[in-house]
Amino acid sequence: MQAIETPKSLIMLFGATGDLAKRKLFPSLYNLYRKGKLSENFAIIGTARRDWSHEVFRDHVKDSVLTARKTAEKIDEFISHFYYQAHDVTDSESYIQLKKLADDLDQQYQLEGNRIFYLAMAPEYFGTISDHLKDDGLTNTNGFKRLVIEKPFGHDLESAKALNKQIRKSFSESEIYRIDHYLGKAMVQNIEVIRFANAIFEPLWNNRYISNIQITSSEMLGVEERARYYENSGALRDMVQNHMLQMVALLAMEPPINLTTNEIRSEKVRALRSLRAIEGEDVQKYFVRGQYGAGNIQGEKVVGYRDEVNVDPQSNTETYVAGKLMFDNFRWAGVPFYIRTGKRMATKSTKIVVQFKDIPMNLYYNKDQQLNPNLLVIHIQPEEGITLHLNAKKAGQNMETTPVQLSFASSSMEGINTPEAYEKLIYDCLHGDATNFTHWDEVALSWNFVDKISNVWEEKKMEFPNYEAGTMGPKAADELLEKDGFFWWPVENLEVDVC
Ligand SMILES: NC(=O)C1=CN([C@@H]2O[C@H](COP(=O)(O)OP(=O)(O)OC[C@H]3O[C@@H](n4cnc5c(N)ncnc54)[C@H](OP(=O)(O)O)[C@@H]3O)[C@@H](O)[C@H]2O)C=CC1
Ligand SMILES: O=C1O[C@H](COP(=O)(O)O)[C@@H](O)[C@H](O)[C@H]1O
Repeated sequence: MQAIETPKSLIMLFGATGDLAKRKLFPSLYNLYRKGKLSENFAIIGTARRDWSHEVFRDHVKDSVLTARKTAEKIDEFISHFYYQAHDVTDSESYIQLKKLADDLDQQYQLEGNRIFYLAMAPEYFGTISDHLKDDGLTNTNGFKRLVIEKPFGHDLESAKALNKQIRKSFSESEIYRIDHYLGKAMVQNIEVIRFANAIFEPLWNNRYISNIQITSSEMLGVEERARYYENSGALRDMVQNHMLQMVALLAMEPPINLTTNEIRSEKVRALRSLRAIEGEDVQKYFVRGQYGAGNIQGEKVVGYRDEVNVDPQSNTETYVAGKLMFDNFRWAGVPFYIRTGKRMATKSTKIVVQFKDIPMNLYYNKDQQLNPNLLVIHIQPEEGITLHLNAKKAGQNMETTPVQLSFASSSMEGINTPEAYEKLIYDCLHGDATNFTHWDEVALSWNFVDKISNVWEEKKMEFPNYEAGTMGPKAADELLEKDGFFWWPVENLEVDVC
């Protein structure tokens, strides 16, 4: 199949000296360049307040790429496309200089006025930048204009609405690319394919055959240097409102009538609309929050959350959330979707476990030998693949059963690392494909769901810390499933073999 040519484009990166740009965006852009997935006609303007020259910026970009990959062919050619403009986003004057540089590069590289504005900055600036881009004429071009906006998109539904209203003054919904980097992960993108391209799964994908679905996204890292942001966010806003609910929506949605952006998004929206609201008294029944205390991570002692730099010693911020989600629709009535995510947990892992119902009567069942339920495990990270857990006959004369696993590890199969999520998302944006970005309706529905929980939590303080660093979270999260006769499938024991 012939590769589709990537359009010419100017990428204007706000927050170019920041952590996200250095760790993720420059290496991803370089990978696209190395693979020939960027047009030769591209230029990048980095902006931030510090007073750098083009050369200092280019060295910074080179350093970031070499940190990510050790060797980098054509790196000097790559960085020659980078330009820097010192710029305070709150200062109107500096947009005029930025426009001049953009117009010059447009001419020099024949970019046909195509512009991507990537806001890799603190969210309080998103609205101001968007206003200036229009008011100071940067969006006034003959080509396409696209706004890529990082998370968090608001702090709650009200602030998200206000932000959306503000950016919609300068960009239409189809020009806004709200990043959820989980949607760029290879195995998250694979959920739709696993479901809709396999005759063996879709007929079973409902409450007749599935008993529960579990999604775990555990991290070993603590809050690192992001306490100022995290103290006001917590795990519910940081992970559940976006990444976790996006995975839930992809698992729960109906098959779209085709694979266009609008159809996929509208099925996700329909799924989120049928998610049962958890509010008032129910929050305690359906949701568990936690905060890590001191503990051990891979043999190293780590401090508790309240002792981290820039964290309030009495902080009530949750670093862990587990929840039981129910869909009030025909397909999923009665099937719990359990989610859990947290920092300073025992392992770094994102996995989805689909547990199938036991068969009504099985010939091999006897008192001494309980069959394992069939599981479909989708390994999102660090390993990527799928495993189907089945029962088979043990070798020998007796009709004894043994669990067997059919595994597919995508990284070992393809023999290369799958592209970084940001690489895919930038590529999609260059091509005008917004499928793996979140539509405003999804954002609004997710905040609406999450706000009801945070409102209750904000009123009622918790006895924190309630889980030790290096564990899988508070005991109450296990009890959440035990009440329903289930347990969390241990993520460490569900590994897929990666060669
Ligand atoms: N880092 C990460 O892993 C992730 C980050 N994000 C999101 O990405 C965004 C950026 O995060 P991150 O890179 O970590 O943040 P950083 O604090 O590392 O970077 C912020 C950037 O903004 C610039 N800046 C700050 N104030 C101004 C100003 N008034 N005018 C112009 N530039 C300014 C800073 O440069 P200077 O000081 O030179 O002005 C710097 O380049 C945030 O929305 C965050 O939530 C999302 C997922 C992961
Ligand atoms: O968006 C975020 O995600 C990261 C986890 O991302 P992953 O790709 O490493 O799973 C999380 O650490 C961070 O707090 C959150 O803002």
